[in-house]
Amino acid sequence: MHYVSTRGGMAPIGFAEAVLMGLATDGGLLVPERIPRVSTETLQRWSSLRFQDLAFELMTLFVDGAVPAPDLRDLIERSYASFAHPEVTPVVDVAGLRILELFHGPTAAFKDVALQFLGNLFAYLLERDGGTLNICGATSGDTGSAAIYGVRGKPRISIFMLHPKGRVSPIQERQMTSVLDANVHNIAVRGSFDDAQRLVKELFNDLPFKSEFSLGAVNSINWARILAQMVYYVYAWGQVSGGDPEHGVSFSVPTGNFGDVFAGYLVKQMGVPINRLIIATNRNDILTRFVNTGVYALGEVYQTLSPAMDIQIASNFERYLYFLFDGQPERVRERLDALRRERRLEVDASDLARVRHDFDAVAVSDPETLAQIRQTEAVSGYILCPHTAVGVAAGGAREDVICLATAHPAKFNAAIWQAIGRDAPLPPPLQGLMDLPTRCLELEADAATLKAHMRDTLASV
Ligand SMILES: Cc1ncc(COP(=O)(O)O)c(C=O)c1O
Ligand SMILES: N[C@@H](CCOP(=O)(O)O)C(=O)O
Repeated sequence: MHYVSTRGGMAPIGFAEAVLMGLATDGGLLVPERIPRVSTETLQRWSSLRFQDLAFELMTLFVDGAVPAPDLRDLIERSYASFAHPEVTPVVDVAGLRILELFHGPTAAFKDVALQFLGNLFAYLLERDGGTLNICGATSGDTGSAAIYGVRGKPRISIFMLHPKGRVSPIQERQMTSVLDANVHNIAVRGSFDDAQRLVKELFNDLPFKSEFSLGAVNSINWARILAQMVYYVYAWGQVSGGDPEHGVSFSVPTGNFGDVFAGYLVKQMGVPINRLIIATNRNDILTRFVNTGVYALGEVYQTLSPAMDIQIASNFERYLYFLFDGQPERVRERLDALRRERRLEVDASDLARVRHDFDAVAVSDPETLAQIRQTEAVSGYILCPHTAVGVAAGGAREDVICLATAHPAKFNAAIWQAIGRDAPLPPPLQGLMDLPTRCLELEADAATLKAHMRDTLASV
C-alpha cells in the first residue's frame, strides 16, 4: 500500500515514511492510494474479534509489511494496555441510546485511541531506523494531552504542543502543562485553535525548517491517526450487529477537524454496513452548512460549551475532497485555491448528491447542548460530555444510531454544572491535577517567533 498527496505533488511513499512525514511535502495530506474492500466473510469474522485483534487485522491492510506482524501486534497490545476498560471502546446502552465510549484511555478522550498507538509507533520506527523527531502540534484541548502522554519521556522524541490561551478547559490545560518531562514543551498561543493549527502547517510547509528539525505531526493530518480511529467504527458495528452483514448502523460524530468522522467514511468505503454518518457540529457549523448547501464558507470562530470543536478550518476536509473528486488532485487544488482567494469553495450538484449519500449534518446550539445533557441525565443518570451531547442531540433520535462519546464529562465540568447543577465525578486520570506544578510558555501566534523558540529550545538540550 502506497500513500499519495491530496495535491498530487509527490511520488508515492510507504507507510513508515508517511507516518514520519506527517504533512505531505507539497502541503497536501497523505492518503492511501486505494481503499481496500473487505468481504462479507471477513466482516463476519472481524465482528467477534477483541479490539486489539481487530486493530491488528485492519491496520495490516494499510501498514502492508512496513512493520513486521509480530512487532505490529506488540505495538497494539502495549498501546491499549493503558486503557481502563477491557473492551477498550465499549458500546453501552443508556436508556435505549447506544453510546460508543471512547474515553477510557489515560487522558479520558477519544484521542487516546490513536495517540497512544502513534507514540509507540514513532518510538519503534525511530529505534529501528534511527533518527529523532520533534513533534509540533496544535490542540483545542484533547489532542495535546493525549499526544503528550503518548510520547512523554520517550527517547529521540520532543514535543511542542500549541493550545489557544484561555480557550481550553482548566483540566485540559492542567493535563498538558503539569507534564514536566524534559521532552515536553507546552505553548499557549494568543489566538484561536485555527491560529495554532495554521502555525503548525506553516512550519511543516517550510521544508528546509521541517527537514533541519525533523518535524513530526500528531494531529489528524498524520495518516496513522485516522487509521487507528477507523478501528472503533468496525468494532462498534460488530458489537451491535453480531456480524450480520444486513444489519447497518449509523454513527453520530461530534465534529471539528473532520478527522474522526472521516475515519468513519473510510470504513464505510471498505464495505462495513454503515447507513449514515451524522456530522454533529456546534455553532461553528461550517461542515453542516457544507453538507446542506454545497458551500464551504469560512466565517468567524465562536467560543462554545464544546470548545474542542471550536474550529473553522477542518484540516481533514481536504482528504475528503480528494475522495469525493475520485482521486483527482487537480480538482482538489482548484477548490483549495478558490478557498484561499475567496474564503469559500463550492461543489456542484452531482458532487453534493454524493456527499449526501454518506452524510447528514446537524448544528447544535449551546442551549440545546445543555438541554441534552440535562435530559439524558434525568432519564438515565448518565452524564454526557458537551461534545458527546452535541452528537446525541444531532443523531440520537435515529433507531440505528451509535453516538460517539468523545470525552469524559469531567473534563468539562463548567458546562456540566451549568446543565445539571453538579459536577461529573473525576475519574482516576483526572484526579489531583489542579494541585500539580505546571510549565508553559505564552507566545504570539507568529511562525517566526515559534521557530525561534524551537531553535533555542532544541539547541539547549
Ligand atoms: C472531545 C472532542 N470531541 C470531538 C472532537 C472533534 O473531533 P474531530 O476534530 O476529529 O472532528 C474533538 C477534537 O478533535 C474533541 O476533543
Ligand atoms: N479537537 C482537537 C483539535 C485538533 O484536532 P486533531 O484531531 O487534528 O488533532 C483537539 O482536541 O485538540
